[in-house]
Amino acid sequence: MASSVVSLSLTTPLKANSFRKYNLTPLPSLRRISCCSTREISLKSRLALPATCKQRRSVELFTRCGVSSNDFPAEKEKEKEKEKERSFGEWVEFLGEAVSTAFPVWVSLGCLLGLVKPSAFNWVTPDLTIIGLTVTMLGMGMTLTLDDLRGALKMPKELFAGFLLQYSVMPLSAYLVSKLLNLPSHYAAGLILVGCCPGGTASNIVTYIARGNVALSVLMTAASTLSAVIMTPLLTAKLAKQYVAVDALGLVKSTLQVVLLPVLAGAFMNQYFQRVVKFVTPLMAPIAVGTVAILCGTAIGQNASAILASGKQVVMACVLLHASGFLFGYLFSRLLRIDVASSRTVSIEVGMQVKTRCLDLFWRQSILGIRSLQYRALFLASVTPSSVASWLGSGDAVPQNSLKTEKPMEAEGETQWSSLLVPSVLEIAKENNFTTVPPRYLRSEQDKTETLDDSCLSSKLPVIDMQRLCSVSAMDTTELKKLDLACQDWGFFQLVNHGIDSSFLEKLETEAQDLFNLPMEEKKRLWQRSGEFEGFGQVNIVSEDQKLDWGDMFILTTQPIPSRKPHLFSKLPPSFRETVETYSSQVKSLAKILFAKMACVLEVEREEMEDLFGDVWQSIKINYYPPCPQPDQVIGLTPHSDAAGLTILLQVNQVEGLQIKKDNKWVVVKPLPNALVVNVGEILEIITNGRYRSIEHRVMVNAEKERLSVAMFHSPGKETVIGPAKSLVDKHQQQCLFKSMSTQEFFDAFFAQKLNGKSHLDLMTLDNTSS
Ligand SMILES: O=C(O)CCC(=O)C(=O)O
Ligand SMILES: [Fe+2]
Repeated sequence: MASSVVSLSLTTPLKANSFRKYNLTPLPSLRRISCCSTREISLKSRLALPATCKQRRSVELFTRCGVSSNDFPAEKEKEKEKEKERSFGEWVEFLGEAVSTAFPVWVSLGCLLGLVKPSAFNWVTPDLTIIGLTVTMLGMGMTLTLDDLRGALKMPKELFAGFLLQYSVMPLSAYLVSKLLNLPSHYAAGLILVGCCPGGTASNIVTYIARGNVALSVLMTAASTLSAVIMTPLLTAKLAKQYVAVDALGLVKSTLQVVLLPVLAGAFMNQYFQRVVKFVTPLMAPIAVGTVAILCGTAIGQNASAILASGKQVVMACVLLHASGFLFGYLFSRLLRIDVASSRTVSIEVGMQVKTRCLDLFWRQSILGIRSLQYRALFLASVTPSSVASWLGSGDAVPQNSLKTEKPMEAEGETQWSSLLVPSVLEIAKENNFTTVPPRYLRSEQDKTETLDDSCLSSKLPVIDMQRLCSVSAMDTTELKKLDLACQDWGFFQLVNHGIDSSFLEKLETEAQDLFNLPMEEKKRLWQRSGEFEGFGQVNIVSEDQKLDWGDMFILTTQPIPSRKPHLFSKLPPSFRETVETYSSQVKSLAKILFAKMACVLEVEREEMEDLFGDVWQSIKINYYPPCPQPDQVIGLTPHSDAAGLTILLQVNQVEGLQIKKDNKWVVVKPLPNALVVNVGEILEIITNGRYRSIEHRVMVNAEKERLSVAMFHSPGKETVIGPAKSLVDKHQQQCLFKSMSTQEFFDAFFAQKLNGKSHLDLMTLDNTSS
């Protein structure tokens, strides 16, 4: 074929190698021409092409050597006919073109939606993400042949330039931007960390969409990712003075899984199964565009609050970093006399960092106790500019979150209940030679005062026998009265003979322990999502300066069943999930009996109590307090009172730690074998108009032994209005001490403040002097 200048009509991106292969010279600007150009292909030029090229999916070529279809009237007629009967396949192709041409629009919409309505992406599971990326990479592979990949391997100058620029332009840009903007050291460290990460899947997709050299991009990603094992720690240590370990095996595995294998499979299919390829190709570009837009939206959605909170400075830093990567990646490549398509590829590869990897590193940082919020903010912001600067698309953050098949009833309140991300105490405690506690966990003397352990009072904590309570007759109401007094005087009691099998409790204990001992990789799948409080994580951490508790927690909504988070439940170890199911229903029954008994002794109408707690909202919170070398310098759980109606707590391995405030002294709740600790929460205090008291309590930690507890909180449904029980106030002609509001409003107010003593309930108190 003559090496005449041709313009190319592509339905999927084409690479410089293809041109070489067919001895064609690409025009500088490889704009995709709409599929109607297929009709313009002159017979002459078609016939002039090698057979493989003609068969090659929809990569169609037409010459502009002074001959066009217009020069053949008969053909023109035929083309007109054809236009009338555009086949289904052509329509698909046409729509695919339209969708992918508007790529920047879709990505921007995805980002915007993620920012304003993060829940719109709740359905995006990690599995779906992997599928989306794999299909996309497979589609890209289908635009290549094995020869193309071989060809790209024969471009050492481009590959080497990509590698060099990747690890020079971005880290240096990050360093200079942080100096230019005078970023605080933690922001600067985060920015440099982002700058030292390798390119990733997203850069391949964007190269594909931006009509760069996909084969080169894939090989560059592979090269930079594999070398990240050395380069990322080296550069971060040099520039940020912080050494960041890199999971070498994980990097190799994910590069193979999501990049190399699908691309090789696609190229293989293109070489040997052209019919199939031809059939599916028109769908691949829109799938790629959709995947990128959805992943951008998801990444931004998961972290919308952090992005909004992270401030202009961080966003500006990231915009500058990426812009510099794209610009200098392109300029230096051109200076090295690399062709336009390959320079564009290098620019994309350099400017786009792999967000999954940044996230991984970020996790590691947070585990090591480095101020993690800033990394998070930086990670997030690093996604933003690349998507908002639309022509290039965005990062490939694999979301930690996933499927939510039912509308969560807590959708509105959750954002306010969410917490800043903090390190896992267990991971800190696991570190070798761990002897001193990070400063953020050290409490002031004031925090630790009144530590009087009054063992005399401790032994007086009421013990209620459930069997006796249930068998009260009109004649013998001793246990009922004991319950009433316990709730009034102590707000706490131990419950024995509750009917839950001791061997089942042992199973729960072991499995709860196993849950916390899962490898970090597994635990990450169960971590809190931004804007939510369920999963591993913390609640009520509202500032970076706030002191932290020496404990980890895992929270799940267990009842009503439709409000469970399927993405968390489905990922629980199966046996533990079953145990939680059983325990949840057993404890729910106990709670309902206790509510009924309380109604009876309080003379609250049974129906009123039923209305309040009939559709009980139950959640499980597993607390894990690792041993601490300085136990008297830390607090396992800050003094607080529970917001719920009733808490039923299992002190797992009989290790002491729970203390309650009685007469201004901290009293230890000594674990009794097979007993459950029950305490009145603030909602019950409100409902009983202050007769039952929600008592402040806290947890201290042990030097040698870890401690675990499983708390089950029981509250009315979120829409239920809570306030002093009408039948109670009417009967005793009492004044209402508390306002009425929905449970949702109550919790919103509760989480709006720090978990701090009882100050919250004061907000709910009515000022009766003025009424
Ligand atoms: O760990 C404990 O014993 C108490 C836990 C607790 O008070 C809570 O989770 O609210
Ligand atoms: Fe509590």
